[in-house]
Amino acid sequence: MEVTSRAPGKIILAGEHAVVHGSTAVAAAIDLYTYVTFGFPTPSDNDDTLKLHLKDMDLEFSWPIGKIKEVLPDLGSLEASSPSSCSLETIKAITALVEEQNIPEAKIGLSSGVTTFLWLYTSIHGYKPAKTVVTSELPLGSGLGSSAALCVAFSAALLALSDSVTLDFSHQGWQMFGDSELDLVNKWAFEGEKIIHGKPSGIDNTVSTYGNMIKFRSGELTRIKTNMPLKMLITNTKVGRNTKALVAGVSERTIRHPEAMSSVFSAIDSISSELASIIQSPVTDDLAITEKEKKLEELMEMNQGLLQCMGVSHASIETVLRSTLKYKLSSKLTGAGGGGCVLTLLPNLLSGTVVDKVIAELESCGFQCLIAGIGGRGLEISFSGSS
Ligand SMILES: Nc1ncnc2c1ncn2[C@@H]1O[C@H](COP(=O)(O)OP(=O)(O)OP(=O)(O)O)[C@@H](O)[C@H]1O
Ligand SMILES: C[C@@](O)(CCO)CC(=O)[O-]
Ligand SMILES: [Mg+2]
Repeated sequence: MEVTSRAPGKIILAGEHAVVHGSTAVAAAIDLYTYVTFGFPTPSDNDDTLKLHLKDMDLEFSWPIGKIKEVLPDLGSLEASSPSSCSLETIKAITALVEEQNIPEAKIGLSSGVTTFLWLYTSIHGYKPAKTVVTSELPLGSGLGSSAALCVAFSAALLALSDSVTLDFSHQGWQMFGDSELDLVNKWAFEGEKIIHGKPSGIDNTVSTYGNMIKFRSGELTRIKTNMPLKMLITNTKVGRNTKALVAGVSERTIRHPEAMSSVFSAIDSISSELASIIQSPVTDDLAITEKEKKLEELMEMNQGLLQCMGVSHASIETVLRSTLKYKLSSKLTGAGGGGCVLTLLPNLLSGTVVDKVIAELESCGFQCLIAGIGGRGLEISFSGSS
């Protein structure tokens, strides 16, 4: 039997970075997914290796189980039902296993994802041969939560074939985990995110696990029910960046200027809370929607200004802001910034012609635009093959 999990990416409407320092942030799942297919070989396959295939990247890895046992002797006894953190020593040992696989220099950024896989796999299943295949609709390292979607999809697929969860294997098609299983997946995914991000707030894995739209503060989520149509243009500047380095940069700035940064974080907390209450308050007519959109646009602009203040904007992001402003549209970076993706609010009454013009202008700068469905499904799994 094989299991496939799919976990969505996300956009952050307000509060990225500040959320790492205890402020409120608002995030929504998007309908672009990372898929993980996982299964054990049958005895007749005579296979004693752990395999990982990153299909879109055209990379296949294989480790003899004996080697994993030798390098990571302490991981076989961990409990899948109680997630634990990966120690620095273990990360070092796993890094050696990953380095042996000689990932090409141009794809070396993937090694933290591979390290995370080895950690989650051995922590949940110990030393068993298995095969895992990953595909993704998300651009990697662009602010749309590819690392969290990967960690959630890995954790879910691995847990689905463990003794720690009870599932209906005969169910056809996609099914959801129950609440306690979702909590377990989310905890393991957070441990995985720590390996990729250093110091994540947990917002990305949480919104990928539970889906919809959430308000998040100090590890606590509140579900948000949208009461207005919300359409966002996502522009990928295609400028590569790394969330771990950007988060560390903001922390260093905070150490240098604690009081000023604390005011920035507190302003962002207010922006996120106001944005969440606007989205949730009932609307009666188009005029009310337009008024709300104006407020949201202003809040997005204010949030962008404060992100610039934290040092996480980028020339490419500023180009998107200028281009969209020509059409009186407001934008902000989403995710960790430093390049990556920018959100532009598309008001309800905006004509299709204007949207086409903005997209044409942004794409003529070499950027890539997409309009994703927001606030949709979280993690789901599907079983195939006989047991
Ligand atoms: N499909 C995947 N296959 C392998 N590794 C992946 C995959 N998706 C994400 N990763 C890992 O996650 C890293 C990107 O994570 P990073 O946190 O920097 O960006 P992001 O999650 O896309 O953006 P943000 O954190 O701002 O939302 C990649 O370099 C890689 O190590
Ligand atoms: C930059 C950040 O706030 C969001 C990345 O999507 C990091 C985090 O919260 O873990
Ligand atoms: Mg990430």
